[in-house]
Amino acid sequence: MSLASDNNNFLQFPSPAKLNLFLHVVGRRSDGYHELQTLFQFLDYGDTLNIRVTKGPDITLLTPIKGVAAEDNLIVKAARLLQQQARQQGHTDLPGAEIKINKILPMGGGLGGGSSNAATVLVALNALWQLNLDTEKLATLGLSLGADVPIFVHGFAAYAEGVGEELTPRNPKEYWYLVSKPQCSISTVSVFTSPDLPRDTDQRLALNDDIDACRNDCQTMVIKHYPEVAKLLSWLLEYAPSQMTGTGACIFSRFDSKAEACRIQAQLPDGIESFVAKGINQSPLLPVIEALSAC
Ligand SMILES: C[C@](O)(CO)[C@H](O)COP(=O)(O)OP(=O)(O)OC[C@H]1O[C@@H](n2ccc(N)nc2=O)[C@H](O)[C@@H]1O
Ligand SMILES: Nc1ncnc2c1ncn2[C@@H]1O[C@H](COP(=O)(O)OP(=O)(O)OP(=O)(O)O)[C@@H](O)[C@H]1O
Repeated sequence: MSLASDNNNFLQFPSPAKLNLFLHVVGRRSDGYHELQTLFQFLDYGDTLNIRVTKGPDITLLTPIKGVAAEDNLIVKAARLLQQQARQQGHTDLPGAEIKINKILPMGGGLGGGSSNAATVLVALNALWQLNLDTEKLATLGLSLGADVPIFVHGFAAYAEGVGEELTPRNPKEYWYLVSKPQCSISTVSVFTSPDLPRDTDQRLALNDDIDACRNDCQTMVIKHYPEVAKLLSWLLEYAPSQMTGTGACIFSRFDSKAEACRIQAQLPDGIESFVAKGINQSPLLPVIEALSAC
């Protein structure tokens, strides 16, 4: 595969979405974080980051994201964290980076957009700055930015335990999905702090081979508090198996063909944001990094 670049020496890196094909909450740690069992798969749909290495050490995000201050942006935080790590390892005269993002993933949708952006920055700058940190180290760094970062760093579909960082590769079937966003945004913290969230799912449930017997433990509680999610989910269930991803609000509906997914998309109620994408077991970021390393 060849590397895509524009005329100004920015290289292009994909930052895909993830789905939680199931999500079980099996416990709560003393620090408040929840122990999960989840099956992650990527989508062939996501944001694109354009990155150019600069001589000085500054990290500049040239395309701010509305509502997110630069210092809070996971893109900038990931780049600075990597610089800090490199300095600790004795690298001096570190270069910097200019970064542009083409953001198409809805924020706060359960698709892991911010975590994916952070992972793409860690993996891409590790290669561009020739730091040679291994994947495990990048995933550990990423975990301090968000529980979903490690899966994007590793780049393979996986069954996850812990807070989502203990990964075992899996190959779930690569269906087509219609992903629809109810007209509301749900904060991950509000779901995980809700007294209504079940936190004691039997750990054995995730270990059988029947994905369809699994579920999203956040869904019942979200439906109760967000009528927009309840309404859209019941509409979608008339057409296809459908479930929430992450802590919502997005719902994914499963189809055997792109044509069928597009046919239902065309009938969605007015005002519902949506896209059709294929579930994929390898992140599109991996071949780009391989091509870069081969240069
Ligand atoms: C729901 C999932 O998307 C499933 O993949 C993730 O667990 C959430 O991952 P994330 O968005 O990267 O979440 P983080 O930014 O790490 O955490 C946001 C907040 O969610 C809560 N949180 C998150 C993950 C987890 N296993 N238990 C939690 O209780 C914590 O209150 C935390 O402060
Ligand atoms: N680069 C970024 N892209 C998106 N959100 C970001 C970014 N940097 C910081 N954020 C913050 O993170 C919040 C969550 O964004 P994100 O799109 O990752 O949510 P999500 O899809 O629900 O994630 P998850 O499934 O991991 O819970 C946003 O509301 C925003 O305030």
